[in-house]
Amino acid sequence: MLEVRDITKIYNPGTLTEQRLFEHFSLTVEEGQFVAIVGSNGSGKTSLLNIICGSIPIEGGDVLVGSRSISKLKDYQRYATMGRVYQDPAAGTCPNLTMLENLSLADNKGGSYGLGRGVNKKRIDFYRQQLASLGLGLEDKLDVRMGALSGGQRQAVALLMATMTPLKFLILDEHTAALDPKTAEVIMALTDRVIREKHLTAMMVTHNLRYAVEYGDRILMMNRGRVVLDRAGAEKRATSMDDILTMFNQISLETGN
Ligand SMILES: Nc1ncnc2c1ncn2[C@@H]1O[C@H](COP(=O)(O)OP(=O)(O)OP(=O)(O)O)[C@@H](O)[C@H]1O
Repeated sequence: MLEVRDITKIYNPGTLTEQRLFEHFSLTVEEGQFVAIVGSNGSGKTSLLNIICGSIPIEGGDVLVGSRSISKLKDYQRYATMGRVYQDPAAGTCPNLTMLENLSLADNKGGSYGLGRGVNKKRIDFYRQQLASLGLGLEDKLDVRMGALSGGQRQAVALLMATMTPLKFLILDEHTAALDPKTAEVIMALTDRVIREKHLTAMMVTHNLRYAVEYGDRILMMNRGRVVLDRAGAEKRATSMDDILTMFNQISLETGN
């Protein structure tokens, strides 16, 4: 179980631009749950992911996995169980390295082995097989520079890289937003498959309400640092795209967002 407990997050504290985003914010996510997070611009979705990943400081509260706090862990310790895919296909991958080198680096996440010792040749067959499973014909492009791939291809490889080592959590921050609609569909279906096959607990921020309804086991709608809608289980399954859209518009009208 992932728990965000009693979080306070203040941007620019003590200044004219101070913004108290989260005050006593709590959230628990069950193991294996795929949580889709929606909400208007500035509602705090990315900040929440950043807090979970420890990439921004908090003024109060804790993030726990099981009953163990992960707030004070070093990045390499936290990322041993966590993978993240960003909106920008360039993030999380090295454009000047080949796909083989990128995969090799991801494969050795948390280990002492680096590029300095060369690419682990024994793993090449494994990488080919993993790339083939994406169904994008990338298995024959191991020597191609990452930067030469299309946005969708890069995002597929970024997903593979983020989930290559044994993981518990997958964090997806608008990871289909920069892709054309058809490629976004492919990446979304691929993401769902990876999450289910690897039994990951996933948190996905998306502006695509249909993806939230179609793929999430649970939908959270955020507004101004609060969860204003939380649906899981049978209640979620009974929620249609129209329901979510109506609620989204209603909340936006009520709060002037
Ligand atoms: N580094 C920062 N410094 C100051 N304020 C910030 C910073 N990051 C975010 N904020 C503010 O916190 C609020 C929430 O931002 P956040 O990016 O978490 O929202 P979001 O829901 O992910 O938005 P979007 O959908 O536009 O990506 C916004 O008002 C934003 O201006």
